[in-house]
Amino acid sequence: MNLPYLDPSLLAPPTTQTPIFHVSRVSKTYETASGTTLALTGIDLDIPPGSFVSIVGASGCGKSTLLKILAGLEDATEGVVLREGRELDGPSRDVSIGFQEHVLFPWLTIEQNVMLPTEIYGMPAEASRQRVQELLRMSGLADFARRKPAELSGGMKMRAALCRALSTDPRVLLLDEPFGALDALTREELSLELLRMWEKARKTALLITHDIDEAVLLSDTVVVMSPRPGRIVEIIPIDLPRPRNEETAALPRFTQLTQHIRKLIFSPRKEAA
Ligand SMILES: Nc1ncnc2c1ncn2[C@@H]1O[C@H](COP(=O)(O)OP(=O)(O)OP(=O)(O)O)[C@@H](O)[C@H]1O
Repeated sequence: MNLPYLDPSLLAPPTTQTPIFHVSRVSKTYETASGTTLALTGIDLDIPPGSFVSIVGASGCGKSTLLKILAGLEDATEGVVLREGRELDGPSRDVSIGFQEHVLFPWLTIEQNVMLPTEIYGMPAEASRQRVQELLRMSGLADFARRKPAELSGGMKMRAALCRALSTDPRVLLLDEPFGALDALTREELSLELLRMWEKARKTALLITHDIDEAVLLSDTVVVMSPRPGRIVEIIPIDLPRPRNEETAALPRFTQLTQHIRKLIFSPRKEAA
């Protein structure tokens, strides 16, 4: 029987203090023909509105699984996941996802690709077009709006994919290794660009990355995970001043934080930051 008075959304009405995501004792088990995988266990995490959170950890520690659960694309096997105080009920226009494989449709122009989510969600066309123009302008793609993806560099395609993720004006941006396929220079350039875009827009952002420096430079909080089964080793507040830029990486505190995270990943035990 469905008892509405037990609905967690009624126990936690949304307020400005309500986390964008509240994750409590979440575990995820995959059952496949080849066996059972405990991908996540005992995950507790609160993501405050407007914050930038990165998740780092060795391959297979369940980072993508956690992101898919937050996106409403996978169900947790156990535990509670609330978005702004309400139980998740699938994907939402308020939560955009950007993947490493940015999958721009090759037969559409950059502008059409970026507009697509606004059309899928039936958003007003003129306001969406203006927003898309502004996003393309902000990311230096205005002159390429009518080009096809094949005519753009890898970095430009990634920018277009970021614009597309922002086109519905989501409250949350989930990014799964968005710069993974790019060369080191483009990657650094784009992560600084993402930092500038985020500092302007202040969307809640959750980034999965293998790059510890990138995680520390961008984030308010870095979540370090360990594999088999995936669990959180430590949640590290990044107490570096904002706004941040290339020079932030030269601060002694930056090195201290990145070294601490490296130690946690390569020998996952408590280290004092
Ligand atoms: N759809 C699925 N079916 C079965 N097992 C899965 C599925 N998705 C993930 N897994 C398993 O769950 C575990 C966590 O995978 P996940 O992709 O979340 O890790 P990850 O930390 O994102 O890895 P990577 O950094 O390599 O992308 C792995 O052991 C993986 O094999």
